[in-house]
Amino acid sequence: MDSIPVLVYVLIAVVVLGLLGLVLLRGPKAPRGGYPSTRDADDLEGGPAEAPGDLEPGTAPARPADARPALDRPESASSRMARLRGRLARSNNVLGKGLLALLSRDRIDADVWDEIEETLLLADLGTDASMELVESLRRRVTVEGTSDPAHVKAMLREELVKLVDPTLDRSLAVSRKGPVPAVVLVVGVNGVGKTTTVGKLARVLVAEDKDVLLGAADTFRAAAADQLSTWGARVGVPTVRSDVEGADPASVAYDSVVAGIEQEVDVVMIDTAGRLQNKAGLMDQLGKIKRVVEKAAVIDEVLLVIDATTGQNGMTQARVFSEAVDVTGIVLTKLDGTAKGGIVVAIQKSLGVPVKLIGLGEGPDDLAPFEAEGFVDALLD
Ligand SMILES: Nc1nc2c(ncn2[C@@H]2O[C@H](COP(=O)(O)OP(=O)(O)OP(=O)(O)O)[C@@H](O)[C@H]2O)c(=O)[nH]1
Repeated sequence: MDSIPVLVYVLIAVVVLGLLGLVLLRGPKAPRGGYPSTRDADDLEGGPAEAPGDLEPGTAPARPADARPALDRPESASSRMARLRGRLARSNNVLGKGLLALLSRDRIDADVWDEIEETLLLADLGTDASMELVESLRRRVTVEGTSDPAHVKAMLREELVKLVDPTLDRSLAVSRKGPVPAVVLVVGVNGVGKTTTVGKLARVLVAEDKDVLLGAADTFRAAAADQLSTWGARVGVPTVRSDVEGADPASVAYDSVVAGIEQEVDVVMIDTAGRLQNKAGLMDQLGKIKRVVEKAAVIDEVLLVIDATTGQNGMTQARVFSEAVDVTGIVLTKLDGTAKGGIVVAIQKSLGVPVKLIGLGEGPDDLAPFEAEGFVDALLD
């Protein structure tokens, strides 16, 4: 009779030992979805045969070591600033040159001031800022009574810098908070350059030695996820994406943040789709992404991407987005293709949010941190 409970104990012990053995033999738990645990070029050299790239649950990519593409070495922020300043000057210094020519006339009468205001409006500076600038310049020209070109240029520079506002905090919130990565959400209407910006910004962060993970929550356009993972793969940054076209962007965004936490990356950057017909739809979608993501981590930065060539349209979009979600920074793209750099001032004034980055071309490193004085100097070059 007594032998029955003993048999039960022996059976339980065998099952427990068996399970323990299984766990030990499998080694450490694989990251959720088979995400690779390496990113850096250095890691890859001697590391496991996994290459970063598209990450779908259960599909750890296995590629022979010699077939791994060489990683790009992205340009540092300081070097890109110096290179891109020339490009900014080429497209936008007509504004500065025009103003300097007008201000250097022997006699600056009411007609000249009207012309100055018109020049500012044509550069998309906006009505309020244009009037403000004309007012302060007029006052200074009267008081200081000078037509010396160097003095006029210095005055104009000071007034423009004041308008662009060097006191705004333009830093990006891209530092880990304990065990949780910084989360950056990138929003904007379609075609403004969101995906490109996420790709370029990943390179800026990699150049700063940060571990980055991308989330392809633009599920509207299948090619967007391909485009994003191509950007990421070039610098060894993994991308979380869904295979299903039109999948729920909020769930891809959530998976990305969870993967970022598990892989202990510094920054998770989420690309979103901007194709929504109305404000209610936009609010619903962005609101849902925010709610769902914030179950895993706080969103530190919401970057609104605006195409600088779209003028008033861009301003209207900016307002709609800022009502749908708390925008923390503006990325102004395509400043290389327009002489309307004044939109920097107009957008900041209208939204009360700083321009943090500017896009100055289609090249991978053609994105630079925005800096008020450098921007004005490029206008006046
Ligand atoms: N000249 C120039 N072109 C840019 C810049 N930024 C992006 N582009 C181009 O703009 C086009 C659209 O960029 P995408 O990144 O696909 O735009 P998107 O907002 O993600 O578009 P959807 O995915 O359709 O919503 C591409 O051809 C980019 O190369 C820039 O700063 N300058």
